[in-house]
Amino acid sequence: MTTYKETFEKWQKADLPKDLAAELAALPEAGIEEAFYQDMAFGTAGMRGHMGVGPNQINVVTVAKVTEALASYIDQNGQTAKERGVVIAFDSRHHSEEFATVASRVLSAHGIKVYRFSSLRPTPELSFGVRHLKAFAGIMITASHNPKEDNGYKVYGEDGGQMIPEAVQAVIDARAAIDDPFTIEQDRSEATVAIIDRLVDDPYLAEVKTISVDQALIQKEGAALKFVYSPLHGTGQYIGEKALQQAGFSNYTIVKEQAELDGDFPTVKKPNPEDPAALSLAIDYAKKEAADLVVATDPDADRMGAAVRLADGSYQVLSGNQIAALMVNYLLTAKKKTQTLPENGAIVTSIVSSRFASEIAKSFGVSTFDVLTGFKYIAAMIDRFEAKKDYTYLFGFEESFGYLIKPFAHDKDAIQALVLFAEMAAYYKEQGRSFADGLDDLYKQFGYFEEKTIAYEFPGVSGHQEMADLMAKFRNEKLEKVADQLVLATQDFASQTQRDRVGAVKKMPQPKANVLKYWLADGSWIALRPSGTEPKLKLYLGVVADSKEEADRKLASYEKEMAGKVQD
Ligand SMILES: O=P([O-])(O)O[C@H]1O[C@H](COP(=O)(O)O)[C@@H](O)[C@H](O)[C@H]1O
Ligand SMILES: [Mg+2]
Repeated sequence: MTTYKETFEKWQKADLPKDLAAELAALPEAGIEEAFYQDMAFGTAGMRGHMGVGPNQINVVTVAKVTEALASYIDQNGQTAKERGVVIAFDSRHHSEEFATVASRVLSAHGIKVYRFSSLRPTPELSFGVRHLKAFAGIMITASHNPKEDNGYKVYGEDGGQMIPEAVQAVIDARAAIDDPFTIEQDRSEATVAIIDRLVDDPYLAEVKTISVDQALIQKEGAALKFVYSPLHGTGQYIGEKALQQAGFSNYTIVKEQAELDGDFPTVKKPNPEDPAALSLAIDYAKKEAADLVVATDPDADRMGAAVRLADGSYQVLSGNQIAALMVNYLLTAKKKTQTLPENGAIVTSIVSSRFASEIAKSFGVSTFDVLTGFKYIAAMIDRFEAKKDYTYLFGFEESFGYLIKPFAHDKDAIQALVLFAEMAAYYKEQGRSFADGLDDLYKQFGYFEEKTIAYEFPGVSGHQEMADLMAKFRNEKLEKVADQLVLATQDFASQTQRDRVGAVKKMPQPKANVLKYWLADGSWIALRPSGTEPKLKLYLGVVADSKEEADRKLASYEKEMAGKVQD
């Protein structure tokens, strides 16, 4: 094993680009281990981390190295794979375009066909592009909604879904075999590179057009519905607006400041719909115009957040779980009405998402499949349905504001979500009601579902270990009770087992993952897992009760007890 000091010395001797060389020279002793102890790991959504010098940060060297590994994986798959090629897109972050260029040049040096956009595009469009062009793989340069210091590299397989761990392993193995990352050949002439732009924009937008369920409704209400859209300085800026226009919406305002493409994300702390503050500026706009709705897409436009106007003129920020539940209800109601609801319909969600949408789906005779965190697992399930023809995919979502309505993209798609959600607003408006009323109906029918995710930060090399220790502590402790509720079952996804109170053990279908989930006697659940995109431990709580007050009370008491255990 090479030590981090040896790796550091190699980088010192290498002929680095000026900015990286300067950064290396200025690196404080304390930062060396963190930046040099490993090659960046692949997590929930590809490789993601701080931009900076060293193999454990993202820079032109690490991008060249991982692309060289991807190229040799493609080489191994033969000439057809090389001809089918790779689609590359990038977002508005600092260095994103530069990293995309490095990736293009490395692939081109291998004689691999490359399809590139000349400017930024959303992640779901890249996913669609891979499928549409029948490419062999895809690369999206983005760190999604992470802080501005970060960037990342999402890798896609030929189905347009992010590569699942088994496929990624081949790339990681190839990367480990690269001795010298500094002399990787790059074809500066980009001989195999073609610019795609409208070649993919047009068919993607044509597919997005099919998301609208009720054209007549949009024609009637589309002009009256007033809403505010923010692309949060990112890729939704162009395609998002096009999608809204072609769907028939005209009475919207774009948050001007946030339509400026800017990797500093100057108007927000984090460009993350999970943070209600990310919607603040858009809500200010909405208040001025008494708009019905606020929608925002994250910088790579795969997540969508929303806030809705209440009767008193204030705005309620919805959770990803609530948005998904409303969408499921809307889509399935429409299908039932038009008698197009298949008998084998299914929705797919993650093990840390609410049961709210599943309960709604169940009332329509639609099944729910639960997969691990990571939209790639939802994409893999879609492929499974298509191969086995046993279920018809109707919807997929994650609590973290990701939804996929139609699988022409195989990743969460905030552009699709934008169009559908605006239509849903028109639907409520036509009835003289609001989203809040709609949610209330569903709560009355299915129970008051409430969820909360708390993320604890554990930065650096030691943070990694601390999270591992905490997970081990929970595994040893074997929780019997949380507040006043018995733990009826404990699921440990690392050993793929579910254990009940009397010790009976059941095997679980999901692949191995470092996640613990507890099911309480009242139907509530609690899950714990280290994030795979940021150095954080996530605690998820999901409760269900007969009233909002009861749900609030439960959530608060479980949170208090679990937070105490995490922090003590
Ligand atoms: O960041 P995005 O929008 O690409 O989203 C990525 O990260 C989310 C959070 O993952 P984690 O809890 O491991 O941080 C996942 O739910 C999602 O599937 C993945 O694509
Ligand atoms: Mg994103």
